[in-house]
Amino acid sequence: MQTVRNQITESRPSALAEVAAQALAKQSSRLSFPAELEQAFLISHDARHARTNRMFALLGALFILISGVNDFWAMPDQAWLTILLRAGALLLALLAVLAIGVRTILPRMGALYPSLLVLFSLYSQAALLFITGVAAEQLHFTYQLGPLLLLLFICLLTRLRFQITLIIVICMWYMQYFATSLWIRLPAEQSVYVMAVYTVLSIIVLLANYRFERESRRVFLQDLLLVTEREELKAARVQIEQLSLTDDLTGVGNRRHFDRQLSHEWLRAKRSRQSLSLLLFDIDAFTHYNEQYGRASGDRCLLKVAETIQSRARRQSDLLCRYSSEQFALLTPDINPADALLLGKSIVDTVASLSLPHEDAPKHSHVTISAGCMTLWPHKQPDIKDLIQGADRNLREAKRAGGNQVEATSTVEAGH
Ligand SMILES: Nc1nc2c(ncn2[C@@H]2O[C@H](COP(=O)(O)OP(=O)(O)OP(=O)(O)O)[C@@H](O)[C@H]2O)c(=O)[nH]1
Repeated sequence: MQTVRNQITESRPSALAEVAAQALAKQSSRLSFPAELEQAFLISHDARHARTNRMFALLGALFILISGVNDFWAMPDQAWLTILLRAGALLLALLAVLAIGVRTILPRMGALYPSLLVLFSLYSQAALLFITGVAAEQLHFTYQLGPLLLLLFICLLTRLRFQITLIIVICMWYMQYFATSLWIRLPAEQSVYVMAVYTVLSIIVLLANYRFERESRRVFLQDLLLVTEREELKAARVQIEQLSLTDDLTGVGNRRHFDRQLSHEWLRAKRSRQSLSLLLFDIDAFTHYNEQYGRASGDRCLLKVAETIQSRARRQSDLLCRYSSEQFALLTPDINPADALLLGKSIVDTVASLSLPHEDAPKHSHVTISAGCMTLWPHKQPDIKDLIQGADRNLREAKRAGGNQVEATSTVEAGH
């Protein structure tokens, strides 16, 4: 049974959006949100930057490998060893690229990609420092550029989260420090110079990475609120539309809904060459009822009658609407005239059996209703008005015959 009210969905503002609004208002300098929001942010952040991270990781590894051409000139004896070391970086980058590529089908493997990028950075740093140590002394300066470029590249181009970047930068700084003091034999003042440059650059990339993540979090919150607002607006529009089709008193469809559905069902029945029945119900001597029991009781009586009709019209395709202030219309497709009449009778009898007191009723001392039923086959019938006029005529006939009964006709009986 279609009713309008039960289609209305309760729309509550998303709890996540509320937390997002609070976080946005706070403008905290901390790079964390409450747990549920943080989870959503991490997923969206990783997904957003996965493509660029994949591309830059691969480009970086290729650069490390290709720049190994130097090694043949700087350390011909160990060139193949160093190329092998450089190829290790490419392998780790490829693993990270693979993890990013399969993250939608294998989420567990996909979740490994930030760790693989960390591994790639630390391994590449170790390899580059080792190669710098074995390089000919006059080439130290050129080789020192490698770790610096790696630092810039991993912290600024690939958008790893600040927490991860911090770990990478600290580890890389220590590796640089130990390699500079123990492995790469540089004059003392050059070591200080190298470490000073490395430290300044580390601080710069950390600050930049921090700002990137803060901005990324702000954009995430704004997007989330925008999406939620859009969804709420959509839900409100649907709710308003549905309320505009509902009768306030009884909760069934109103006349507007009936008119829309009638033409819709008419065309559908026409297409599928099925019948369409309309039953019109009216409370007998309702004016007297109102006069004797008051309008509020009259309203309760209308509600009871609507509930009773609805409880008898159980098919999914049945549609009950308040047709006019004191009449109800039941539209029921694909039912034969005899069954439509039986349905009307069972509704009329059920209302009578409620024994709602109506002492001023001309015939009975309880509330009764009358019904007019019309069944048509729209593919044989040119005019939709015949359905309404037929049901209305039969309703008046039932009233004339004393009420508490159903009068029904169909095109078959009418000789069409
Ligand atoms: N309580 C109440 N009464 C209503 C409402 N809408 C219409 N009515 C009353 O319904 C009565 C009209 O009912 P009708 O069915 O036309 O007339 P009737 O008195 O029932 O006469 P018959 O139909 O011939 O039996 C009027 O008294 C209206 O005031 C409503 O929303 N609430």
